[in-house]
Amino acid sequence: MPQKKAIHFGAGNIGRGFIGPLLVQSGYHVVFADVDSHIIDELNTKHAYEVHILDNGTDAVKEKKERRESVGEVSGILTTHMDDVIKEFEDPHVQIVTTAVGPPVLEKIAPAIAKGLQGRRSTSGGVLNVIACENMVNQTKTLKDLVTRHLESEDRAWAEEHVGWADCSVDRIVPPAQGFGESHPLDVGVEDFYEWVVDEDALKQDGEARLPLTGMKLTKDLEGYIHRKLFTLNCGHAITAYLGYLKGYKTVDQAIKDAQIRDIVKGALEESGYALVKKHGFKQEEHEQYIQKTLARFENPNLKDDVSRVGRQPLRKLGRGDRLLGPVYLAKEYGIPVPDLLRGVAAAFLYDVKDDPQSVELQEKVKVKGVGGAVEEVTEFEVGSGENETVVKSYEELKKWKAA
Ligand SMILES: NC(=O)C1=CN([C@@H]2O[C@H](COP(=O)(O)OP(=O)(O)OC[C@H]3O[C@@H](n4cnc5c(N)ncnc54)[C@H](O)[C@@H]3O)[C@@H](O)[C@H]2O)C=CC1
Ligand SMILES: O=P(O)(O)OC[C@H]1O[C@](O)(CO)[C@@H](O)[C@@H]1O
Repeated sequence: MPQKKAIHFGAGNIGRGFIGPLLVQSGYHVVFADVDSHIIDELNTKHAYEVHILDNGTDAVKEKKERRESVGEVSGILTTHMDDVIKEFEDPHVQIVTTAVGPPVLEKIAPAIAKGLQGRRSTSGGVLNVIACENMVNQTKTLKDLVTRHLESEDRAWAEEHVGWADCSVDRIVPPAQGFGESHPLDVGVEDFYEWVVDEDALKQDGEARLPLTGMKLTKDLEGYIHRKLFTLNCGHAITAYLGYLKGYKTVDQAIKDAQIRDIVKGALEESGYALVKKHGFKQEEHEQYIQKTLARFENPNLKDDVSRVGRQPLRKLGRGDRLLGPVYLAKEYGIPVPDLLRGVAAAFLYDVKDDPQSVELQEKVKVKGVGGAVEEVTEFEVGSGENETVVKSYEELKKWKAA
C-alpha cells in the first residue's frame, strides 16, 4: 500500500524536534513546508536527521546525558512555491496537515492552505485533519478563520464536510539547535518529556485518516489540558526568564537555581495551581507533582535554553488569556491571592531587550504613561486597583535587582 503522507508547515524546532518525528513514527512520510530554502534543500538532499534527547539524567536516561532517535521519510517544499504546495494537497495520500510556525505567521500560511484545499476539492481528495501546534489558545480555530477568508462559498462548503480543524495543547521544550556541527543542520536537541493533546470532537475520523497518532492523546476536555500547560509550564517559564534576565542569567537552568527566583516561580505556580484545581477539578496532590516535574524540566542544563527565547514577545505573553494574566484572572474568580504571579507580571514590565520589538514597545509605554498607566493599559487593572498597586510595588522592588 502506498505510504500515507503529512504536510507540516514550519521545519523549525518543534516541527523537526517534536511533531515531525511523531508523524514519522506513526508511518507517515512528512513533507515539511517552510520559507527557509537552506533547510528545505537539506531535507531534500538527506531525507533524514537525528533528534538528540538531552535529558538531565534524572528521568529516562540515567547514565548517559543524551540518546538519539533517527528520523527518516522526510522531504521539503518551499511555501513560496505555490504549485508545489497545491500538488501536495492534491495528493490523496496526504491525510493530515500540521503547523508550528509561530502565532503571527498563521495568517501568512493561510493563503497557501486555502489554495491547497481548493486544489484538493477539484481533484476530489478525501478527508483531511488540520492541527496547528502553536502556543496559543484556539490556534487551529484561528487558522481555520484565516483560511476560510480565502475560500469561495463552494470551497467553504466542501471544507466543512471534508476538513477537521482540531485545537491542541503542545508541550515539549525544544530550544534552537546548538552544537551538532555544520554538517548536521537538520539535527535538533529536545527534552525527553512531551505531551500532545488534541480536541477529539473536532477531528474528522475517516478510514485511513483516523487519529490518534503515536504519542498523541485525544481528549474531550482540551481546555483543562491547555490551561494546565499554559498556566504552569509556560507561566513558570516566562517568570523564570524575566526574573533571570533581571539578575543577568543567560539560561533558564541558571535562573531557576537562584533561590530568590525559584521561590517566586514556585509561589506563582502554587497560586495558579489553586485556581486550576478549582476550575478543572484536578487532584491537588497530582497537580503538586505536575508543578514539581515542571520545575525539574526548567533545571535541565543540557537544553541551554536562553532566557531571551523563553521571554520573547512580552506583550503577547501579557495577553489577557495568556500565561501571565490568564492565571491571575482565573485566580481572581475564586478570590485566591496572587502576589507571586503579580511579581511575575511586574518582571515582564522590566524586560528591556532592544532586539525584541515587543519589549521596546512595552518600555515605550512605561516611559510615556508611567508604570501604573502602562500596567493599566496592558493588564486592564485600573490605576488604584489592588492588582495595579501590587504590580507597581513589585516593579519598584524588582528594579533594584537589575541595578544590583
Ligand atoms: N520550541 C518549543 O519548545 C515550542 C514551541 N511551540 C510553538 O511552536 C511554534 C514554533 O516554534 P519553534 O519551532 O520554536 O519556532 P522556530 O522559529 O524554530 O520554527 C518556525 C519555523 O517556521 C518557519 N516559517 C516562518 N515563516 C514561515 C512561512 N511564512 N511559511 C512557512 N514556514 C515559515 C521558519 O522558517 C521556521 O523554520 C510556536 O508557535 C511556538 O510557540 C510550542 C511548544 C514548544
Ligand atoms: O514559544 P513561546 O510562546 O514564545 O514561548 C516559549 C515557550 O514555549 C516553549 O518553547 C514550549 O512550550 C516553552 O519552552 C516556553 O515556555
